[in-house]
Amino acid sequence: MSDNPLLPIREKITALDKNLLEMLAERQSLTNQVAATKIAEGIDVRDPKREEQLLISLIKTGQKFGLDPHYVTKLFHVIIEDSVLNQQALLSAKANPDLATPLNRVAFLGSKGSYSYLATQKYFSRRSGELLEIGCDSFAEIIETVESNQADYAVLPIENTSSGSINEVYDQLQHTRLSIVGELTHPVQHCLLVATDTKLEDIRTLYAHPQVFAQCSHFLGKLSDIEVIPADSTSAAMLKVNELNRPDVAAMGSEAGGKLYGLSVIESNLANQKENHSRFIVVAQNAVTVPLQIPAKTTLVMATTQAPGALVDALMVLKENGVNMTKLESRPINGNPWEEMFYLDIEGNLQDGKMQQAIEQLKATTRFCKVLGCYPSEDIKHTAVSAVAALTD
Ligand SMILES: C=C(O[C@@H]1C=C(C(=O)O)C=C[C@H]1O)C(=O)O
Repeated sequence: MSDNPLLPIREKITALDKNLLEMLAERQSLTNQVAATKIAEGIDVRDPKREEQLLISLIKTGQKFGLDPHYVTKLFHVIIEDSVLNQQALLSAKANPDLATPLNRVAFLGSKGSYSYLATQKYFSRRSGELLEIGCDSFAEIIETVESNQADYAVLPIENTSSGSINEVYDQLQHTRLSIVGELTHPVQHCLLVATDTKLEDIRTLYAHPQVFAQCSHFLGKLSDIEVIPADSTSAAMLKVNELNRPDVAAMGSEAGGKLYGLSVIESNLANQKENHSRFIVVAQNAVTVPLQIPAKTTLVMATTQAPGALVDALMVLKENGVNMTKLESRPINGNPWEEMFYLDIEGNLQDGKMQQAIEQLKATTRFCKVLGCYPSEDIKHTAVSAVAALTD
């Protein structure tokens, strides 16, 4: 049994991988030192010039070692993204010292294994303090749990690249007094998960959250003779399949989530869009201050008058103040048929004079306008290296 010829080589690989991790940890501690200097000197966290120079030099060195430039670029995009997000978290923590608590109580949809659970884990991994997970059955229950102070934060999915905006969450934001304090984007890779040895042809019942059905409509359209049953969350669907333990039932959810319920994957990549991502918002009782050195997003909700061109007038305010809107969403106003609430995501910091002026003018132009939150933007755009093409030629 010890004559596995791969063993000695694998031992060397394992040792090298451990070294890589040690070096990454050392890099992280250096970039944290950079963050401390940036705090002291008021320097912006992101430095695209430095990133570009670094990437070019790494690509050239990589080529000498026989490493593909695309591989090196992809690898360092991940490393730099992590470094930027860590630095942003450090600057945010410094600007909001009241938030440092030993325990973060977080409400989210479903339980262990749901996409919201995975997003919650990811977001709070950069924050200090332990995480207390509070799984809920609906978006209304999540909001209520934070409003009644049984949780400090809620993590809510707000939009998805395949199915668009999550209307139920927008509707909850219309009435809440909670503030948006953060955001994150998480890849969502739907799989078909089963509890026993089976195949696609034998499945007769599929359990999933309605959002998942919407995101996988092309795949579902190709199936016949299958009943789809909506579940409150992805984790509820996985639990159901685990309990039934039959070859004719399956759940739709992530591979990582399925593992927690002993489920295995028989089909993967089920979403309509190859790049399927969900954006989540984090909400809390109190607003946060976003340091000017990190990119910020501000979300507003407003209702215009019924006059012709009222929405255009409101949007002109943003244009005149040089403020960039990244998203506009409209939702009906409950009880006022044919009237709309508009939700706007704006690139900008509430502490910035130009933003303050734009919001004052919006308040004067619209029937109702409220800031739902100003928060660090975790939408990290990778630095493109124009030299990659030249280097690969
Ligand atoms: C670490 C720094 O902060 C950011 C992250 C970088 C990195 O991880 O290499 C490079 C430039 C900055 O966008 C830095 O400014 O040196």
